[in-house]
Amino acid sequence: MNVLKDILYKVPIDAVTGNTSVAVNALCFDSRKVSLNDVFVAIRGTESDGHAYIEGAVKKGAVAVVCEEIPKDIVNGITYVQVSDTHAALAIMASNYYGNPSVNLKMVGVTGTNGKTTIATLLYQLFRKAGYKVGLLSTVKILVDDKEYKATHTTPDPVTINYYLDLMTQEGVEYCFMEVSSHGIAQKRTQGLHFTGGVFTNLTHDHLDYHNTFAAYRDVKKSFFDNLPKSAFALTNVDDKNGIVMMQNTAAKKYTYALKSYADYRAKILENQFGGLLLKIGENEVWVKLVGRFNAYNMLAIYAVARLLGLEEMEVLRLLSELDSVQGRFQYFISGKKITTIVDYSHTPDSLRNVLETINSIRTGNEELITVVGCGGDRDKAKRPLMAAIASELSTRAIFTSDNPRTEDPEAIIKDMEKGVEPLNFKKTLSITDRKQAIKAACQMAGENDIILIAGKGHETYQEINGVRKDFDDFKIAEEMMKELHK
Ligand SMILES: CC(=O)N[C@H]1[C@@H](OP(=O)(O)OP(=O)(O)OC[C@H]2O[C@@H](n3ccc(=O)[nH]c3=O)[C@H](O)[C@@H]2O)O[C@H](CO)[C@@H](O)[C@@H]1O[C@H](C)C(=O)N[C@@H](C)C(=O)N[C@H](CCC(=O)O)C(=O)O
Ligand SMILES: Nc1ncnc2c1ncn2[C@@H]1O[C@H](COP(=O)(O)OP(=O)(O)OP(=O)(O)O)[C@@H](O)[C@H]1O
Ligand SMILES: N[C@H](CCC[C@H](N)C(=O)O)C(=O)O
Ligand SMILES: [Mg+2]
Repeated sequence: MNVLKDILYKVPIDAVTGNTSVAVNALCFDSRKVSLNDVFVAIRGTESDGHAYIEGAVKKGAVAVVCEEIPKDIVNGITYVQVSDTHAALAIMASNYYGNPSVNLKMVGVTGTNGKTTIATLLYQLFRKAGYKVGLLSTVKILVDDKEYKATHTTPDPVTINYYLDLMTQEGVEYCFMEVSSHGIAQKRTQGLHFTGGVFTNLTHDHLDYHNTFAAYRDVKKSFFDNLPKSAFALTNVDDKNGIVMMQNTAAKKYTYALKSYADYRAKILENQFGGLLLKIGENEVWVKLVGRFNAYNMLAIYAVARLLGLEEMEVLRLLSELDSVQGRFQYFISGKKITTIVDYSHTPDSLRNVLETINSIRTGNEELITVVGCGGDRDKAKRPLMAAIASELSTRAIFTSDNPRTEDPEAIIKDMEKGVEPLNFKKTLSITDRKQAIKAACQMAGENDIILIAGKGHETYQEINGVRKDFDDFKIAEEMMKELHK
């Protein structure tokens, strides 16, 4: 049994009514999931205000409530704790509840617009290959050494995070690599965690529906580094124009990486092909299986983290060359007529540009490059015309289709995309709302040596339309289609 005041350790408290020595069962921030003797934390969210559900939570058996405003009608025998920020309180309480597992792990958080999943997943792979027990919290999956769990968020809520960190410590895990999303930082999901290191990848347009301005989005990312302890390292990409900004107020020890600028960790691309990259890292050359300039940045960040965590230079280089690409990130197959089909999770203007530029830099020039792309519903609308402009500019043909429309009208999303296409590129484009039909059209259009890029959904195994998720896997669909059409 946990005692409320122990769970509240280090939470700044404004007022209390009732007894904080009360025993509590679980920590809960959703009234619909409250059980007997739980402590309910009321969160002011984006859709609703958890304070409206305090009464319901108490009726369901909550024995204590943590909130920003104690309700007027308090119930006898229930403890009410007032704090100024319940998001932060929840995160600190979650760490306390699970016995602060992050202190017993070497945790590295990866943040930035693109590259988080790639870097965190490949660090997981690298450290396992080096013989350690490792954990991973990522967009694609959660891994507790070799045990796999389903991921619902890139950075889950703090109770879920600490639940898995606790599991990791029980399994003897030593290193944990986690993605830290901007929503996660803004909602303080990672507050109270003890990080050994933090990595910044890059910052480009995304999620402005949530953060409103690019400056606010940048400042949220920066606050992750502002909160790192002195004992941690902070590694940043100084080729990105916000790379230095991220480090300005951190107490952590600063390190830089770059392909172009002066930096502590530097790499050069010697070759860039479909088969992989030949990199020069420091004085050494290494072949890696990942493709594209952006992956040179990812590989260099991985190299730097591994070195900062104490692995030997030669061992890191050897292990880098063994890493396989991450599911749904530049994942490709070659079928009859030497047609290459690539599935990639590029769902931002920058990542789409990067992946298309990568393909253009390694194709010989005569082949068609057919891009199938859509934009998610209930997400940043400003991305839509930009992504359509990039797809139509950098491909020989672009097919606009649905991503996850969620609650929006799929055709309206496509109309928003079409507005970004330059008049000269319009004849290269086509819109097919049904994603499966769009993929089919691309497969039918493709001829000898052509390249198809299916962008936006990567590893996702569903498509969400009107709140309903139906099975949908870009890679599987394209593979079946190609088998049928180009035997
Ligand atoms: C916009 C957003 O980020 N929402 C997240 C947020 O929900 P919220 O606090 O805004 O929820 P709300 O519906 O307004 O409710 C407020 C509070 O009332 C409670 N409530 C609500 C109803 C009720 O009957 N009783 C009750 O107690 C809710 O449990 C909540 O605590 O906190 C929840 C718990 O942590 C998250 O599950 C939820 O993620 C939603 C589902 C989501 O889609 N989030 C996406 C945008 C997201 O977080 N993405 C990032 C990655 C982005 C990237 O690619 O970089 C991620 O880290 O996954
Ligand atoms: N370092 C990078 N710089 C720019 N683009 C990248 C980089 N790494 C990967 N990408 C592109 O971005 C896409 C998403 O990569 P990844 O999943 O690693 O990013 P992420 O930051 O985890 O994204 P999310 O915010 O959705 O979790 C890839 O499919 C690729 O097209
Ligand atoms: N983590 C991102 C993923 C977007 C993936 C894309 N397929 C979409 O559904 O928009 C988000 O929630 O905005
Ligand atoms: Mg990710």
